[in-house]
Amino acid sequence: MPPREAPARAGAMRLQVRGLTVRFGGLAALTDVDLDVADGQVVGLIGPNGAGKTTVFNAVSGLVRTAAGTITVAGRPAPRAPSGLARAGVARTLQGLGLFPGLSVRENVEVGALAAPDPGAPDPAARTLRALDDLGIADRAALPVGALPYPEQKKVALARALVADPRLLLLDEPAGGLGAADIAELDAVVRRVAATGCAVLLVEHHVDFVMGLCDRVVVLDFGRVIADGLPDDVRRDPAVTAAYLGIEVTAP
Ligand SMILES: Nc1ncnc2c1ncn2[C@@H]1O[C@H](COP(=O)(O)OP(=O)(O)OP(=O)(O)O)[C@@H](O)[C@H]1O
Repeated sequence: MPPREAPARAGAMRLQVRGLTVRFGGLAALTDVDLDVADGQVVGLIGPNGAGKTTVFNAVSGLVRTAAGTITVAGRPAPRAPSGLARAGVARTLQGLGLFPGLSVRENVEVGALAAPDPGAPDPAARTLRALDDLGIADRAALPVGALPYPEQKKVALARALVADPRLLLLDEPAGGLGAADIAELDAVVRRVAATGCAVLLVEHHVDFVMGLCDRVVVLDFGRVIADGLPDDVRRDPAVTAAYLGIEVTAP
């Protein structure tokens, strides 16, 4: 895949994080984190285990109390309640999928459609079918989601986020557990979503996927931003290589 070109129009700032600090008791999970994602941009958030990546997502989603800093979505303070976030156009996927195994594929995705009612949009059932179709799993709609192979369950989780037509999409390890063909498909889906103007922030351990897809990459280590820039510059940053201690972050 070629690197993504910059969006044709410089997108407005969708997510802006400034000075974000989160503590769990005596542990500083995040310290003074700054992060920007513009409309149409794909930003990767990487870092070793425990660096604070998921905590950033949880702070943006109102799931953890922040000790300091500001989080704005489209220039306004990020809503803290799920309904407010949905109205602000924020959707996320979870590391653990978070699907309801007893419900059908269609019902799982409809949960996302109902969470973000938009009077101008088609009804939830139609939106659900469109989202499943976009990801090539419309023929799975009636099956219990637990009966699907893992890569298809990941597509269902993604469809549940996309069905709300988000303006800010938070993807938590979307490539985790996927093989090369599924990752290539995922890469194409994320590019397509960003091309509609949606801002995408993705947490991922699969460094090659991140470097190939993202417009910018932010690296966290021990809760602090140690690099923020173009993928090629981040790859070459000695602080990043040191943080990964032996994990290959350079181009093959
Ligand atoms: N609810 C919590 N209570 C206490 N400590 C927490 C909590 N959530 C996260 N932490 C701690 O905060 C730090 C950052 O965790 P976080 O899950 O954000 O890291 P991460 O970069 O997403 O890691 P991974 O790549 O392993 O998912 C870790 O030290 C973790 O143990």
